[in-house]
Amino acid sequence: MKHPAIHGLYAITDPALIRDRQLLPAAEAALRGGARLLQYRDKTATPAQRRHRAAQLQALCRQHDALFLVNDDPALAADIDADGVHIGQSDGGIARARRLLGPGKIIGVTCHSDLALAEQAAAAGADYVAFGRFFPSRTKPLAPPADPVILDQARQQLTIPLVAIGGINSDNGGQLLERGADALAVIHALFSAPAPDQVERAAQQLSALFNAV
Ligand SMILES: Cc1ncc(COP(=O)(O)OP(=O)(O)O)c(N)n1
Ligand SMILES: Cc1nc(C(=O)O)sc1CCOP(=O)(O)O
Ligand SMILES: [Mg+2]
Repeated sequence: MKHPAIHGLYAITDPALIRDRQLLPAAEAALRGGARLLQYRDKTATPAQRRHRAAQLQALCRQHDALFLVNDDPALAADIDADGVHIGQSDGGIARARRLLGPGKIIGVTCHSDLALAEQAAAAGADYVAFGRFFPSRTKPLAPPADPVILDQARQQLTIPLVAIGGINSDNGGQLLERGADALAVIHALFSAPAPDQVERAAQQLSALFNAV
């Protein structure tokens, strides 16, 4: 079943680009600019800081009627009643995440450029699968590359939403939507902007891509 809300611009936070005090203003700017999903991705803060920030972001997303997901950490996602979690291939597995989160929550899974991984994830109960990286990424330059053709193949084999990630901006994202991506996950092209109004404008430009398909 395709989760109808997993669609549109998917903003992912990055502490290397957003200073602590800017996290909420930057996230709010992305949401005002049209982001429909927000992921808290932070591998450097302490557990207490991560819990505090994740709870603040969840509340913010509720105000904007957007979905909030936590990266890597289903226990934290469950603790703060997030809408879901995003896990990679080394983040503990779907069964554990589902046990921690319960049936109604969203579990997204990184599948790189591997259709078999995506089929397994869907069969194990993933709510979306993520493919990438499609373009050179400033945030994660060593992520394995993916050819956009994987989206055509996945669209034929899978019914759950497809998320595209990696080096996506308003110039190159449209081609991924034309190939069947449901959501575009973006870090640098959103949060490298130095001020909230510029983050908002970047989010508007990325969100506009969804009106053109
Ligand atoms: C939407 C989305 N897609 C892919 C990833 C990458 O997850 P993972 O492979 O676990 O890598 P890290 O983000 O943990 O470095 C993601 N976070 N979000
Ligand atoms: C976190 C992440 N995962 C990727 C993958 O391919 O699985 S690419 C990536 C970084 C995405 O950031 P940006 O929009 O700045 O390239
Ligand atoms: Mg991970």
